[in-house]
Amino acid sequence: MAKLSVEDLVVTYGSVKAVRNVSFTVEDGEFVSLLGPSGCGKTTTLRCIAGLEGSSGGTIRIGDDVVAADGRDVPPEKRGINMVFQSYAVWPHMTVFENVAYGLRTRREPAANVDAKVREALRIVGLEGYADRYGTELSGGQQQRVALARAIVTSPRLLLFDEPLSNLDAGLRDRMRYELVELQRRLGQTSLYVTHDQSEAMLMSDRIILMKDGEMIQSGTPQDLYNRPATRFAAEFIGNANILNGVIARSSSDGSAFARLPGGLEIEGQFSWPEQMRSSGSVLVCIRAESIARIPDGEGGANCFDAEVVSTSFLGSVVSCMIRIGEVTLRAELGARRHPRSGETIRVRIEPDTVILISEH
Ligand SMILES: Nc1ncnc2c1ncn2[C@@H]1O[C@H](COP(=O)(O)OP(=O)(O)OP(=O)(O)O)[C@@H](O)[C@H]1O
Repeated sequence: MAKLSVEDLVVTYGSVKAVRNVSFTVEDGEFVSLLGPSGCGKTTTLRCIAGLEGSSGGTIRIGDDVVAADGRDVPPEKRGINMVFQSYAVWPHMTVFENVAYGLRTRREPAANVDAKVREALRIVGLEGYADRYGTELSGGQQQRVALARAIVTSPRLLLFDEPLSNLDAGLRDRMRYELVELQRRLGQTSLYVTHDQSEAMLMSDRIILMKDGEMIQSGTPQDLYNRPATRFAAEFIGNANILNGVIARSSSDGSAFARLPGGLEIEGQFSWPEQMRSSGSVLVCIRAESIARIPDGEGGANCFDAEVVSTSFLGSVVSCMIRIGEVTLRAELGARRHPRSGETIRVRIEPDTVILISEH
């Protein structure tokens, strides 16, 4: 296993700058995701690390080895990495055993070693009884496990994943997320994972690197990105928040402030980044649907309001509602036990420390 470090990576295709000065590290044994919308440059970044794509600038190190810098590129097979793709790329004319053994055989490992390592890899991914099956005789989930076994059998220094679960149906994808992360933790395998699915990145990663238009927007733990989004884009992309334009009405030195929303409604929130603290001017107010709670009628305190229920959708554990507080309309997720009805007036509280204030320059 080894640490990955990417410094100032730049990739240009003609006049398109696909990756702009991206820098990050993945520590030994860490699971990091590159997250962002389609076209933000995450696959290009991953392919540069794999050596499948040339970079226009920057340095990539795996362990102590510089594998890309100043136009010098170590070929993919010499980087000590393996990659798992969205298409499973399992060879249909080979058995599961042969598929997994391939990388070891090209290294000319002794037959006894190959046998032991392949069987161990198949055991790890839960395919012990499948060694003699052909690729065509496997389900999508089983093929993806073969691809995983093939990737771990050679004990790479770094595993790269390019949207590996996208082709699986929703139920299996969900199960595989847990399996994959459990396997990664057990093996302590340094891993970089590309996805456009924020819930996948949240669930699996030690750290997330959020990208947009070829740039890194923010990086941190899933909790950091959820609780302390640095920009409107981060707040919208992670966790789907209500974002409103407001003006600072009052503030205090501890980072809390009252923002005035359209119609004059004042709401208390927190600047999550000290360098963004303002005592006046415009501000984005980020209110998560799940941080709006229904409280008994008449209850008072900070950020307690009467709200009109505009519409409701029953989602099982919660009811997704549109509510109106004065002139402000918000999406709220309320407990399903006391099912709110359209047209009803309810009392809600929005905890001040869950209201995130973001200043955009
Ligand atoms: N070979 C290429 N030639 C020209 N432009 C390219 C090439 N490969 C990628 N691009 C462009 O570079 C940008 C980044 O592409 P990339 O595939 O890295 O994005 P992505 O975030 O992985 O998107 P997706 O999730 O859709 O795969 C896009 O604007 C894309 O059109």
